[in-house]
Amino acid sequence: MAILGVIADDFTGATDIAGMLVKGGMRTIQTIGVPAKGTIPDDVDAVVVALKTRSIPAADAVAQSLDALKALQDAGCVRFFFKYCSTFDSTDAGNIGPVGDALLDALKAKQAIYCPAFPVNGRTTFFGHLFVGDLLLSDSHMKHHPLTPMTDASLVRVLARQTPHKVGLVALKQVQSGSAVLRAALDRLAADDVRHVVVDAVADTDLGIIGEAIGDDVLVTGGSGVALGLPAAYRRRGLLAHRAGAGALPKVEGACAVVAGSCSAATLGQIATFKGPHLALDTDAICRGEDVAGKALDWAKDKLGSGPILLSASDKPEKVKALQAKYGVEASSQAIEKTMAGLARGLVAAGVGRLVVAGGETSGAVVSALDVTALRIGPEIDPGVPWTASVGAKPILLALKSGNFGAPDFFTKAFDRP
Ligand SMILES: Nc1ncnc2c1ncn2[C@@H]1O[C@H](COP(=O)(O)OP(=O)(O)OP(=O)(O)O)[C@@H](O)[C@H]1O
Ligand SMILES: O=C(O)[C@@H](O)C(=O)CO
Repeated sequence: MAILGVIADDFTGATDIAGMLVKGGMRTIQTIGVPAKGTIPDDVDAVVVALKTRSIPAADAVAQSLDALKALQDAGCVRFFFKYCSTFDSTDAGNIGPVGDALLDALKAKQAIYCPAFPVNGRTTFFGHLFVGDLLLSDSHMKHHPLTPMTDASLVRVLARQTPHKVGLVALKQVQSGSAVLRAALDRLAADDVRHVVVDAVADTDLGIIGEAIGDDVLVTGGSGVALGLPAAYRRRGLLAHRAGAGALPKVEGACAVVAGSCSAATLGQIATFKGPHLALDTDAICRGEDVAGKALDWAKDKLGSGPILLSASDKPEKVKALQAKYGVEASSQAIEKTMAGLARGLVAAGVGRLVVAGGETSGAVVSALDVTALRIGPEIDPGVPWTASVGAKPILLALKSGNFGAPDFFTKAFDRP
């Protein structure tokens, strides 16, 4: 029976935390949207509900998150986690504060921590300030994000603009003094009605300390990093058994392909590094409404079976801006997502059994087109990106890669793994 229920605000973020839980020995399933009653299998320790609530109006994000909470409670979960981006993607209108408040109210809990740190991927927090690599969040690429530009690195300030309740901080020195000191600091803040607490972390050892300190908290919020310490903390509390082979996936035959719709610097680097057959799609023709997917599938069919192939819409920022100026942001991204979804469907029909998808929105479109309702989580390819298997009669293996994650050779090495 599942003990931990995770509510994730996007698809690739959901697989990111699911992979972290599997690494900690928790058998984990990810559902695409809120699962219907009675659909969660008994042989899992964690359920991650993948929502798409990061950039929608706060009231809708709250409503969907509460629906997910109810489904997770019905599935037997006793601990809950609200997963958002390791770069704290949100605006002054939400959605991190409003969803955090709503979950605390629903769970009748007094306090939650906020910890987006994910050191292995360069996200650290110090005195409540979020760093991306060696840059403050507000100096990083995130200042230009089209939907959630992050122009303030102080998470205490950012969160305070999203909630009417008190926001506090536990700084690194107290974290590194150990879980008992950290717990005492959190309790002191709770006694002072500080409901939301940003907690610093710069290394995995800090995340282990945090996990132990919050092992009894009914709600935890953060990036996937802070989930690193939770399985051990739950085991120490007798909530979770020791397991071997938590990330076992079914063996899937079939050809290998990558579809990339992310235009992030990391994805552009991975495309440049890829050595196999590559088709760069004509995105202007896609926006003009031409059947680009059909032609691309004809190209792909000849090449399937002798190593991975790559089909990409991705382009450099100037080119993306130009296309958006010509056709509109919404219309161009929708047209491209629809094409990538059609491509993925066609590739699977043509015999692809292992598919890497780059980009969160792109992954959402692909997973819907493939009628996937749930994913079993398997071994990690690179930090934040595990292989997954679709649940159903004819499973396929999917790796949903967050735009910013993965080493330059990701698109090749992914297929060496499962
Ligand atoms: N050449 C292009 N020009 C304009 N838009 C594009 C182009 N290629 C892809 N897109 C669109 O850009 C968006 C990329 O978003 P997506 O979430 O897939 O990637 P990301 O933002 O890098 O990933 P993540 O959300 O995981 O960080 C999609 O809507 C996609 O259709
Ligand atoms: O936390 C992250 O950076 C990722 O899991 C993510 O949320 C990608 O959108």
